[in-house]
Amino acid sequence: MGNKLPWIIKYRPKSIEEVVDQEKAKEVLIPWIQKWLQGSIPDKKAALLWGPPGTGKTSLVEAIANEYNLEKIELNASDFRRKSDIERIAIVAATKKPLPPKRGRIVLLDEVDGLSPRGDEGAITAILELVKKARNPVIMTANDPWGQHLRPLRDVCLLVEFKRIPKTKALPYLMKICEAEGIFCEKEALSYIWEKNRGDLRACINDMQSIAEAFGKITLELVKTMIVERDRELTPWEMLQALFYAKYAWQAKKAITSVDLDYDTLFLWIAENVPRQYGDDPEDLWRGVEALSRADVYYGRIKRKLQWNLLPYFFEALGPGVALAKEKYHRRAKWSYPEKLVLLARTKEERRIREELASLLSRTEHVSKNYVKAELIPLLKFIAEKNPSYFAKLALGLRLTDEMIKYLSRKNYKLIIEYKEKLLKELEETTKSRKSQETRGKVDESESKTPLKETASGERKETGKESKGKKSDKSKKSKTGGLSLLDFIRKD
Ligand SMILES: Nc1ncnc2c1ncn2[C@@H]1O[C@H](COP(=O)(O)OP(=O)(O)OP(=O)(O)O)[C@@H](O)[C@H]1O
Repeated sequence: MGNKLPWIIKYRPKSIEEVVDQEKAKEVLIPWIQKWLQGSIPDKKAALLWGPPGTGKTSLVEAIANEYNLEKIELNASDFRRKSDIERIAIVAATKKPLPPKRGRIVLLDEVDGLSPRGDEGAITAILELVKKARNPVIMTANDPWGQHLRPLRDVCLLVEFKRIPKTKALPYLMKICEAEGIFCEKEALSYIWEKNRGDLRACINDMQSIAEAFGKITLELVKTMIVERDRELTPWEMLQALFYAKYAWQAKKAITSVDLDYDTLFLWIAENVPRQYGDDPEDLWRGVEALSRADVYYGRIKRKLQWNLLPYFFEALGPGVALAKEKYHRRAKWSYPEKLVLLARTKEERRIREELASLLSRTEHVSKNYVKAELIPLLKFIAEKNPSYFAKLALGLRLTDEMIKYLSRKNYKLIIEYKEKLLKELEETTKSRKSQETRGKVDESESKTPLKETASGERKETGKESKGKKSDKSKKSKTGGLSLLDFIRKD
């Protein structure tokens, strides 16, 4: 499953209609494009699509290019640093006609808000020049276009606002993806995903795919375990985006300090995705992993020796160290949840049962929980595998729940439950017959007080008598007849 296409690519809208919501944006942008296609040049030769991430800005441009059969020429934020690249695009935008069957061209400058107020003035001038010369529509995108340094760009652009995708529109769309993938999905789970991602469809789809790939289904319980609270500025996906595409150290540092993750989890997220992002270039990957290992060393020291004064070095290595490890532009990779978090969530239920088992047996056997985990649980597993009928007796005596039996027995589970049911029936019958004897006045009163103990262990009748003298101690012991579990097994 790991090599499958990211769903954000697989389900990228192919037509304008498939772009969910954003009706107002479409109403402004489409007539503007049509004007270009009819051969006239609109007053504003460029459009700036702005709004929150993952809401369809780039997707709409791609859908328009598809639908109107236009060649898309794209420049990413990381290319803006090179003025020569902008100039190269400018020439194409201004003059050349595309090869048939393409009808025309569209120039896309993605994420212009990645331009820095310090150092990228040259790039802004080059973009302005590009717009001036353009004979084709120029479209820019940005999350936040309101920086003072972007004012010259705003002035030459038609501003088109994109809004967060409302729940009513997002949920049916996300559900359709689950159906297409044949994944069981609870509606409340999607609702939770949407709320946590605040209407960012890219993040919603990424969350969905990661959970579906790890667990084969999307339930509210899983989603609550996997998606951390995100009260701060960035989701983990947004943090990865900001980190891997940071051009300056301050951007990288801002990315990792604006996400609501504890340091361990933050490290896991980045460590999981560095090989994915830089994997296509051994040198970038090597530098990225070097930075990670430095961060790990600092963090290890911080934790072991409480040297919190090393925290800035940890942040330096994990943020700028990782971000500036790249020397070339890398396309957005298929990022993923940290494997360790997936594993912990997958084994959460098992860990809970193991804990409950440890509490129960440590109480009844008067041993520590650690002893139960290290010695008794493996022993019980062994018995469950080798001697299911005997294990059924033990389970009954120890009052193990069915889920504990399942945890301990695995493939013999059904058989053991059958034995247990049979034993319980016998127990019931014995109790009944004893009661009827009692009413006939033939049974000793003291014997009738401990029916379960005698019958649970079946043939060991003397145990009832044995424990008669130590009543209070007896009540604390398990139903293995007042013996510890190990004694009981040894005796047998
Ligand atoms: N309105 C939408 N309709 C359908 N799919 C969407 C929409 N918005 C986002 N998506 C999904 O999220 C993915 C990313 O969307 P897109 O690149 O268009 O977002 P964006 O607004 O350009 O984000 P950014 O500002 O981060 O570049 C798409 O491939 C698509 O799967």
